[in-house]
Order: sequence, then C-alpha cells, then structure tokens
Amino acid sequence: MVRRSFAKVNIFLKIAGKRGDYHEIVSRFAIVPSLYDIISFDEGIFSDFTLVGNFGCETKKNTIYKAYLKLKELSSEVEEYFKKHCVIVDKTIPEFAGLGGGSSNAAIFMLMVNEVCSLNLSKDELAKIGVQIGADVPFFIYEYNSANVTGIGEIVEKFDEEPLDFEVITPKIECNTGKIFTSFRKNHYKELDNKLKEKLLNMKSKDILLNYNIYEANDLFESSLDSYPELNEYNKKDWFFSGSGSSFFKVIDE
Ligand SMILES: C[C@@](CO)(OP(=O)(O)O)[C@H](O)COP(=O)(O)OP(=O)(O)OC[C@H]1O[C@@H](n2ccc(N)nc2=O)[C@H](O)[C@@H]1O
Ligand SMILES: Nc1ncnc2c1ncn2[C@@H]1O[C@H](COP(=O)(O)OP(=O)(O)O)[C@@H](O)[C@H]1O
Repeated sequence: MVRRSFAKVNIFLKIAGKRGDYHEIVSRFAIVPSLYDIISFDEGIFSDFTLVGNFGCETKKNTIYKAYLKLKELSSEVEEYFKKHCVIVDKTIPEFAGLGGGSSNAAIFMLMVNEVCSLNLSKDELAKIGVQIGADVPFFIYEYNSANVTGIGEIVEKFDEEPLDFEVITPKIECNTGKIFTSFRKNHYKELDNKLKEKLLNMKSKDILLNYNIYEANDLFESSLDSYPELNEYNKKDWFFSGSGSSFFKVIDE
C-alpha cells in the first residue's frame, strides 16, 4: 500500500485564547498539493516495528511510531501486520518547517493501518487518537483540501473553495514552536475578536491573502521574529508565514 502525505500551510493563524499552557487557535489549513512525502508498507519479516526514512529523529520519537503504539493497543492485528511489513517514508517535506510534516505522516499512517488491518475506525475516532500525537494530526485525518481548524486543532470543518497550490520556501532556521508560543504569550498576547473571527472563517483563502498582511494573517510571525530575527530577510510582498515557521509561502496563480 502506498499513500501521499501532504504538507499544509496556515493561510491564517489567530490565537483565540488560553487552555492551560496551550493556546486555542482559529486557523485556515490548506494542503500543498505539490509538496508531499510518500509512505509505503513493504513486505518482509521483522522482529520489531521497522521505519525506514530520512528523519531528524530516532524511531522512538517519530510521530509514525507514536501512532503505531496507539493503534496496536486497539487490535493485535496491528502488531502482527508489522511483523510482516515495514514502513518506508520517502521524505520530502522539510522538518521544523511549520508545514505539519510529522503530523501529516502520523495521520496518513493511521488511515493506512485502519484499512490494511480492517480496524473500521471512523475519521472522528482516528482524529481523537491523532490529536494526542500532535495538534495538526486531525486536519490530515479528514483529508480536506481546505479547512477551518479551531480548539487546539481538534475541531476541523471543511472549507469549500477551489484547491490552491503554493510556492514554499523553508529557510534553514529551526523554529521551536514552544519558544514562539511562549514569546507570544509574554510579549504579544491578544485574543481574536469575534467579528474578525467570523469574517476570516468565511473568507476564501485567496481573498484573505489579498486583504491581510503577513503580521495580520499569522499572530505567531511577530513572536517568531523575537527569537529568529533572520526570518525577516524572507518577509517579502505576497509571502506569508506558515504555523510557527520557518516556512514562507505564496499562492501560485494559475
Ligand atoms: C503551530 C501549529 C499550527 O499549525 O503548528 P506548526 O505548523 O507550527 O507545527 C500547531 O498548532 C502546533 O501544534 P503541535 O505540533 O502539536 O505543537 P508542538 O510542537 O507539539 O508544541 C510545542 C509547544 O508549543 C506550545 N503550543 C503548541 C500548540 C498550541 N496550540 N499551543 C501551544 O501553546 C506548547 O507549549 C507546546 O508544548
Ligand atoms: N514523521 C516525521 N516527519 C517529520 N518530523 C518528525 C516526524 N516524526 C517526528 N518528527 C519530529 O518532529 C519535529 C518537526 O515536526 P514537523 O511536523 O516536521 O514540523 P512542523 O510541525 O514545524 O511542520 C522534529 O523534531 C522532527 O524530528
């Protein structure tokens, strides 16, 4: 079995409030159709869960492995299956990029296992498990091109619009998401007002990028500059900042 695991960008990302030491977000997520990893299950004999790919972390820390541990608790089929198959990931999505690479991999892996091991879990059930691995996992479980994502990332509502494609650049700057949220909370905290929230949630992504600048579109950009001022070198007209970075993106006009 082979599946594409797409990257995402945050068309806008606004902070709506605090939930413990986490932050509630209001965001539009959009898939990047031209940027994806390829995940495949290959046959063989394996004593342990085997994950092959060019990752920046050891298997135990990999989001795919974390998803495996969650699913194997649900059915002995899963452990059996991965004694006769390994997971191969052809990695293209840059890491630490604000592109959700790890979350996307975990979600697509879960959808694949749900199928090959006939777990018959619904997308809602998979999303409830996925959000424990990463806030962005639910978005990728639902497989929408575009969606409004709220809560911590667990509420995903399909947004109907023509699919967009994006040019993405990822400066070699490892943006630490926690550090950026901490700086936001300390130095830039403001909560999204309801009027603007409703407006953004109902606007097409293209219109949002035509009417708001990089700071207005992503509440985390200013706090990212606090820790990584070199990001400002990429702050150019028509370019926007994805998630907690370091990627910038621009709509590709057909
Ligand atoms: C910010 C977003 C937007 O899409 O992603 P990226 O695209 O940059 O990864 C996500 O909300 C990233 O969610 P997730 O991937 O789970 O964040 P993690 O790296 O696990 O979070 C690291 C730390 O960031 C802070 N954090 C994260 C998410 C959130 N909604 N509020 C937070 O305050 C927490 O302190 C957390 O411990
Ligand atoms: N399958 C995976 N793909 C990418 N990064 C992963 C994966 N599993 C764990 N990670 C780790 O997650 C962190 C970056 O996650 P990633 O989702 O690529 O970044 P971002 O959420 O900023 O787009 C890095 O520490 C990376 O080593």
